[in-house]
Amino acid sequence: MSILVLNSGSSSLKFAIFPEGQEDASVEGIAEQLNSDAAQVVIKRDGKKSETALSGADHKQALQFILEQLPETPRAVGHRIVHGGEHFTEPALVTSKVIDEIRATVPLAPLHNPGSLLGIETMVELYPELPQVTVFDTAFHQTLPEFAYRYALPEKCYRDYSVRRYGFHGTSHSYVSKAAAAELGFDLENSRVLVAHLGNGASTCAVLNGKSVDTSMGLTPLEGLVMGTRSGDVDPSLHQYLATAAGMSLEEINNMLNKESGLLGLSQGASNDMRTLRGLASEGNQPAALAIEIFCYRLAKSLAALCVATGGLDYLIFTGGIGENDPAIRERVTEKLAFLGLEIDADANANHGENNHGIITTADSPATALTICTKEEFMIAQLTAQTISK
Ligand SMILES: Nc1ncnc2c1ncn2[C@@H]1O[C@H](COP(=O)(O)OP(=O)(O)O)[C@@H](O)[C@H]1O
Ligand SMILES: CC(=O)OP(=O)(O)O
Ligand SMILES: [Mg+2]
Repeated sequence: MSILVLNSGSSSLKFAIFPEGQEDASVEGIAEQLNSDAAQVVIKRDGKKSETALSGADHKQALQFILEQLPETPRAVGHRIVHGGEHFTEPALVTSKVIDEIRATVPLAPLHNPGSLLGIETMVELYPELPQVTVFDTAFHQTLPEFAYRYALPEKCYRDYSVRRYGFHGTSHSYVSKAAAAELGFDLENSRVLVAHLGNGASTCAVLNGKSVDTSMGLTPLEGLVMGTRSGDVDPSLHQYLATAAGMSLEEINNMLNKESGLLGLSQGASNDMRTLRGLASEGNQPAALAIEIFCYRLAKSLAALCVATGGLDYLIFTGGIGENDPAIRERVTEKLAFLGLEIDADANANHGENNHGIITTADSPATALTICTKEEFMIAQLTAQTISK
């Protein structure tokens, strides 16, 4: 029997089905541009892609369509939930109380959690008898010490409004640090590891002796690194300044920081995709080249800062679409961090390009950098199976 994993966004729904005990999905895909004329479902099965137009479809219609395509009704459903607040430190079996708790975190993650709630509620409505489990991006970071998770704000912000740093991509940071230890045979419980998860959203994490002790994202997934369309860190006075100088509303500024900034904004709207930017930069496009330079500089700065949390570096792991597939980004960042004892092996790095993984530093390098393919969906399937059998 299989496990269905859902990752619901506001207008998209990623899914993957994992047959029992298998690390690779047998069927996976995405329903995108939901609630618009362009809504469609793309399904990948046996390496073959098929696209079906579902004009005007909402989450419910998309889910119904997806479930009809599956070879069997799954044994359970695992939902990726981006924000679990302080309440969730581990996966939870879905109950009405759990749904209420997730609803309470919507103000903290207005871009992510409403879509997840919609996914859960739709599945509960369509398949009330199926056990469902929520797996939280924030859970792995609940081990951050207070001095790392508190902002320097008056106490009431934390006490009354839960304003603190939470951190995200925890399922990925946790998985790749364990996978690296298993692959290279080192003792995770006694190591200083940094992870750079570089996908559309991107974050770094300091994993000390197996536990997350600091991370670049904060109250929301906007803090930290330069991302595909997100700005990452900016001066907190920016809102006030732009409201006055440009007459922008809070909503407009928030939208700009989340959807029009990052690589997309810096490249003057050219692309949020590193592959496209690399192509443009190689043709001499200056904004694309600058976007890549700022991405790498800010990433290296974040990783160096996290060494304060770990007290030094044993292993640096690159993961996510960019981390796994872009040797040039890895090389630039690793070179900027040479003072931490990272000595890049240019050939090994180049050969660990497309969807491969392995060590990218020399045999003599005091610290080791490597790539590991993240398996967030598989982890969610595994955690779902464990939770329902408890
Ligand atoms: N071959 C590649 N070279 C450089 N960047 C890549 C490559 N393949 C994918 N990417 C980058 O990875 C990003 C998607 O990463 P992924 O981890 O799949 O995203 P998500 O956060 O949506 O799960 C793309 O936007 C693109 O920038
Ligand atoms: C938390 C987050 O940024 O998620 P994603 O990378 O899926 O956008
Ligand atoms: Mg991903």
